[in-house]
Amino acid sequence: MASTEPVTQKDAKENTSHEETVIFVLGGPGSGKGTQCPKIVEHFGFTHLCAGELLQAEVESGSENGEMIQNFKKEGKIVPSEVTVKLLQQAMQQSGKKKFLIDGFPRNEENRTAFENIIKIEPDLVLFFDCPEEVLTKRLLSRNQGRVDDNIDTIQKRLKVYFQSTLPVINYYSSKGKVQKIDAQKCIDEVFEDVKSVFSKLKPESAADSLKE
Ligand SMILES: Nc1ncnc2c1ncn2[C@@H]1O[C@H](COP(=O)(O)OP(=O)(O)OP(=O)(O)O)[C@@H](O)[C@H]1O
Ligand SMILES: Nc1ccn([C@@H]2O[C@H](COP(=O)(O)O)[C@@H](O)[C@H]2O)c(=O)n1
Ligand SMILES: [Mg+2]
Repeated sequence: MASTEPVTQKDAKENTSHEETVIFVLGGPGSGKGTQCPKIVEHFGFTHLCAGELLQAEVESGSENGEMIQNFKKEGKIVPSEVTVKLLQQAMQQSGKKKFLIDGFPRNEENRTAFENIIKIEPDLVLFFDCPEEVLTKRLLSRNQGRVDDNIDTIQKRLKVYFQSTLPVINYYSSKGKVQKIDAQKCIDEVFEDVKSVFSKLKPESAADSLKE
């Protein structure tokens, strides 16, 4: 179950002045962000933007940043924020939508401040999929989707980056009362039940508006 008091859209909006709704989805590599986000989209709307996938699309498009991004990914390192935030900004603008589920971002303090400074939107909520390291490693080693970073060396590097750089960002948002922690060790359907309970506590018209988008 979600472990902190629910943050409603209304509560969050009282601290923000923008009309967009942003939910950051964080958790260790393999915690199930990419598995749960499409389910959230199906049930509650929102436009799903995955930072890792936007970066991968940049590699595949043959962009001038492609080689650098691919090298960072192989090493499990975080790509410079100006690149990632620009991709997110473009995707948000091109979508024409207003409610976003941003998966795998912000991964470090630099990501967080770049988003705040460039996009100037505070997240309404941070969904945090919490899962032990051993479970993450096991899942990634059997993901079998041909990713260059699903090998034991890169997994260990990504876990180190997660503990050193991403957890502090989650703690920052936690101190602002924005984090909803989900036990991501449970099976996929049970995790989604807990996710649903978080989303069902959001202001009802927000969820309905998202589905209409
Ligand atoms: N609750 C779960 N129980 C068991 N396996 C799961 C669960 N959630 C996801 N998986 C599996 O674990 C693997 C990793 O899941 P997923 O790709 O959703 O993680 P992720 O958080 O997006 O990881 P990354 O940060 O590397 O993109 C996939 O093979 C997925 O099917
Ligand atoms: N904010 C981000 C997100 C991702 N990356 C890079 O992509 C890799 C894969 O990301 P997943 O979300 O799919 O795990 C990640 O290890 C980073 O190399 C990034 O730099 N910044
Ligand atoms: Mg993913």
